[in-house]
Amino acid sequence: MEAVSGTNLQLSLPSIRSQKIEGKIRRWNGLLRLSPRHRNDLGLKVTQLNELQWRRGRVSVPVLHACKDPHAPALQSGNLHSSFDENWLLKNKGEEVLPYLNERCIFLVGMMGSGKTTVGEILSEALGYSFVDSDKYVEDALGGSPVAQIFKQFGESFFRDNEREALRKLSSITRQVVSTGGGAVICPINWKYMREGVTVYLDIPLDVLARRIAAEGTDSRPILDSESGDAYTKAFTGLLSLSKKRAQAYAKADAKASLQHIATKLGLEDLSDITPTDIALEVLVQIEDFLQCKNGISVP
Ligand SMILES: Nc1ncnc2c1ncn2[C@@H]1O[C@H](COP(=O)(O)OP(=O)(O)OP(=O)(O)O)[C@@H](O)[C@H]1O
Ligand SMILES: O=C(O)C1=C[C@@H](O)[C@@H](O)[C@H](O)C1
Repeated sequence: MEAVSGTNLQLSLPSIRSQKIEGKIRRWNGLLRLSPRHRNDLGLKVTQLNELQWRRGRVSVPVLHACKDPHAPALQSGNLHSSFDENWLLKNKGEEVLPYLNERCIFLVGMMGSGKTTVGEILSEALGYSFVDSDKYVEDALGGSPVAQIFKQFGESFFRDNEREALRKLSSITRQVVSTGGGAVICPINWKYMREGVTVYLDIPLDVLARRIAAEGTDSRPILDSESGDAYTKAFTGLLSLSKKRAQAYAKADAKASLQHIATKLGLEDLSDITPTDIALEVLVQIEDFLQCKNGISVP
């Protein structure tokens, strides 16, 4: 056997899935781990560090020392594309988290534009849960008028009353991912409802939010529509003032998925390279950590 030493050896796994070992690869906090038995299946004996780092369809193995079996797939330097795919990882993580959730709902909280709907839909699919957008639930309950129209016609407090009622009803249903309205966290009784499930805060930097909202326009977002300036300035100014008022409320969530933290984990400099699926995966990782800690199980 040939011994190989290095600090960041990269491993060619061109057909990892076809080798039917996929179910044995687990993802923990952004790292993929291969069980010792399946490391052997690949002919790789990593003796000191056994974590595969996952980054965008590439897998690298930081090792201090490894041995290569001459009959095994190539162990070589250089970036090689694996056939892992994000959706498979997500599904796998979902299956891992489901027993901890025990049918409880996930309530996504966060500022408007933080991706609660986009990420929530992906999460619900991975978990086999249904998906509900509480803004849409309120709109439907009030005959289909858009939120902006409800604000205009009846005022914010009327909307908040209906939002509260929506969350009360939704909290009695199991197996769903709920995307909550950005301001739902300010009403204390909503926390009582949302605590029936697991709450997760999507923590997205304000400039990213403002860019997303500016791209869509602020017309459908009555809370921001009173600001002046171009779409980005309106969005950023309004979000800054709201975030100061709401920071403590968002911090009450059981778990947090932070865009900045995901970027650090994945080694990405540009936050726009992070996909909604990456965020959904992080949500599942954070939920699992939270529920394991809550149940007194130490997280490896
Ligand atoms: N990770 C992402 N990367 C890029 N764009 C995203 C990402 N997540 C969401 N978006 C985009 O940002 C916009 C807002 O997303 P979304 O509607 O999911 O947010 P939300 O939190 O549900 O907003 P609101 O509370 O206002 O309903 C959409 O145009 C969506 O496509
Ligand atoms: O942040 C907010 O206060 C809001 C967010 C949206 O989801 C809607 O619930 C509504 O536009 C108010």
